[in-house]
Amino acid sequence: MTTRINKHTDKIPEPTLRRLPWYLSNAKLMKERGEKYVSSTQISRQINIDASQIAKDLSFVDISGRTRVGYEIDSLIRVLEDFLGFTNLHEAYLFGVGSLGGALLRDSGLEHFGLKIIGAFDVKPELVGTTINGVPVFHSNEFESLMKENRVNIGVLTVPINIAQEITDKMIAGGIKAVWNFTPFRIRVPEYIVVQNTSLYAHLAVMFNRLNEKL
Ligand SMILES: NC(=O)c1ccc[n+]([C@@H]2O[C@H](COP(=O)([O-])OP(=O)(O)OC[C@H]3O[C@@H](n4cnc5c(N)ncnc54)[C@H](O)[C@@H]3O)[C@@H](O)[C@H]2O)c1
Repeated sequence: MTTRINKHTDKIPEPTLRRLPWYLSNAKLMKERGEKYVSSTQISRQINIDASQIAKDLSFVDISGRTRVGYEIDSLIRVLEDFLGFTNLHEAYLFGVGSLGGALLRDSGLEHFGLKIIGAFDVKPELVGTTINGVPVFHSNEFESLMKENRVNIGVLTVPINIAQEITDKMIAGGIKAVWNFTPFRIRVPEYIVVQNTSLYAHLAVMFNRLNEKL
């Protein structure tokens, strides 16, 4: 029996969106182990999320599951990658090539998840003109003219907190439509701009708290 699952791409909840990449990684792992099919119950065992939640999350993407057998792994991987936008590379510029910005430029994992940083900006003379992991570093002043040559939608913000807003405004004035903000500053942006705040330290705080509960 084939169960047709509907997709409601316009109202997908954020927690679901955050879980989908886990299902993708898990499906890839199962594929490497030689599996052809994977069920929500199997994924559930691996990543400790309720099977019914997984099935519900997967109902947002256009994939058919077969009763008892589950989802065909190759289709699941393809559909999830497509849905999450990991198959088309989104180009980005990065501002602030310090310890975090430099690490992001060196992280080849971002490209696997659909983000390609094509240029970085800093003000330090020792950085400007260099290339990190194939990404050229320009002076911040060159941003406007580079955007005219090669327009991108995404800006990665890894500058010191005291200039987070100033650089955000500069990015938006230049035509950036989405800011991946790593600074702890709550940047203010017009309504049509997408902002994603990301903090490694917030996750660390959760881990410490949970660890303390167990000790
Ligand atoms: N979200 C996280 O988990 C996380 C983790 C580490 C750091 N951070 C934040 O990321 C930011 C960077 O941290 P870091 O440790 O890499 O700092 P850093 O001082 O090593 O790097 C900042 C870089 O920004 C550059 N810069 C200064 N003015 C600039 C301008 N006008 N245009 C472009 N670049 C400019 C500096 O020259 C420097 O290279 C900080 O706001 C920090 O709080 C967040």
